[in-house]
Amino acid sequence: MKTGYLGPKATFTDLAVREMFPEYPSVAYTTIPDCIEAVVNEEIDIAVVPLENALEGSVNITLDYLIHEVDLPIRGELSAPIRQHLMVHPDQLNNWKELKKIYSHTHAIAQCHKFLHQELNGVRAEGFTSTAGAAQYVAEHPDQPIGAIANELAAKEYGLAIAKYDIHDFAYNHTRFIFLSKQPFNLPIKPDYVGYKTTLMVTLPADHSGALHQVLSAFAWRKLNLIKIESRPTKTGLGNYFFIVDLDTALDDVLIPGAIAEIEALNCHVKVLGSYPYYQLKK
Ligand SMILES: O=C(O)C(=O)Cc1ccccc1
Repeated sequence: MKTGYLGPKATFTDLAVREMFPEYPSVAYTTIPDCIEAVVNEEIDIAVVPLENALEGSVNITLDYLIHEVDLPIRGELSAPIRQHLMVHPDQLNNWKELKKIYSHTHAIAQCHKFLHQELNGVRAEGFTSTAGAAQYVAEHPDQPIGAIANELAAKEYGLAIAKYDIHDFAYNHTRFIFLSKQPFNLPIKPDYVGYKTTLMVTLPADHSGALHQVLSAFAWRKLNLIKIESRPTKTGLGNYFFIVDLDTALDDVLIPGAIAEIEALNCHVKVLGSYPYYQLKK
């Protein structure tokens, strides 16, 4: 088995891979779509990609790719704590309050807005392919007054000095990473295992009043617990949406199929994006 992740080495996604699949070789990709396509093309068996951050919300590129571009089930999920640190080349360490530009993944920048505004006078922040990619770039430009937001492993990997630890704006900062593959595979037995989730994509008929209410009722009277609902544009016109629904239970033979049949009878379309075990790292 081979895994793929958003690289380079020492991204948060790499940390998730190391946590879940320490025994498999892994391949770094520059973008999330590249990583997902690598499963489709069978370069790798499992793609590990970020899906949602507690502070910044969904990683839309992942969600949209799953909805529009590929037909790969979600096989598992890891929710992991995220600590963002400001790091610089060691030559710039005395100068970190005067940095001119900060690089990182856009999600990481968004998690640290308050810090950048208050402590670095609203310094310019520029999106990079990943946090570790930004750290690598900063390491390669030692003479420039620039910094990166990334994790501790990235600082170590690329030889940067941490100027300020834990710069994310809210203490509870977790990200959900999902595992995508063509074939089912065994997930490790770990104390961080919490339970099963099922993720559905529901498409409503156009302009049908009360349709969403009726969809939600199909779950409610069966006591199927929704843990997330989110809309994403269908990209066919302003105002057209898919609803992505997470249930806190495994796909069974009765309740979820019953809810799906009821929803389809309302002229909605339902696709199961996955029914999968999830793991939660506390620290
Ligand atoms: O850029 C990374 O390190 C990633 O793995 C994506 C990401 C960015 C911010 C929080 C969690 C994951």
